[in-house]
Amino acid sequence: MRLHPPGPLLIPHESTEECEIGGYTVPARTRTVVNIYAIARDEDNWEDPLNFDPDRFMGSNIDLKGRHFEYLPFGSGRRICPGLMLAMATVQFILGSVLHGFNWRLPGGQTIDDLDMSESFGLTVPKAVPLKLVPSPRLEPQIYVKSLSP
Ligand code: HEM
Repeated sequence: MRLHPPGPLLIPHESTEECEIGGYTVPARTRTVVNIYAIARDEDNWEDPLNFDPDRFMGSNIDLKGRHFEYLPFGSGRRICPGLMLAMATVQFILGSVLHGFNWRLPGGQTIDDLDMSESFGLTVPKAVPLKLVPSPRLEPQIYVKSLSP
């Protein structure tokens, strides 16, 4: 959500009154587009910003609920994404399920250094090169059959 936010830009907003941001005067009724992708990769905000290191959040009070402006994958304020809780529950549930059910490896002897993490830009930022993985079951076979039967 920090390095690869699904939406790189927030929905355009309009300032209700004149204000100053980072030394710039923003007049009233100005359309603003917040580039959360750039903010989350700015080394003024993050140490070693391009390094994927989930541990950086351990012991930190930074969360994605719109209170910390260096990390806004769901926006902030009155127009913050109303699907935040559903989205996070769904992502964590799906990720937890596939990790619990399967071991995953890269095909053809690839290593993690061979992964191309570049993105194709647009309204959302999908991976430019689709991720290909080989799953293998890590649970007893009957567990998969049981969870599929009605
Ligand atoms: C990982 C998944 C999601 C991400 C990263 C995400 C991100 C965002 C962002 C960045 C905004 C714009 C906030 C702003 O401009 O300040 C937004 C708005 C919105 N999102 Fe999401 N969203 C996700 C999932 C969902 C889901 C699951 C729903 C509904 C079930 C949803 C419904 C909405 C709606 C209705 C708005 C417009 C809110 C408004 O303008 O008042 N989103 N979302």
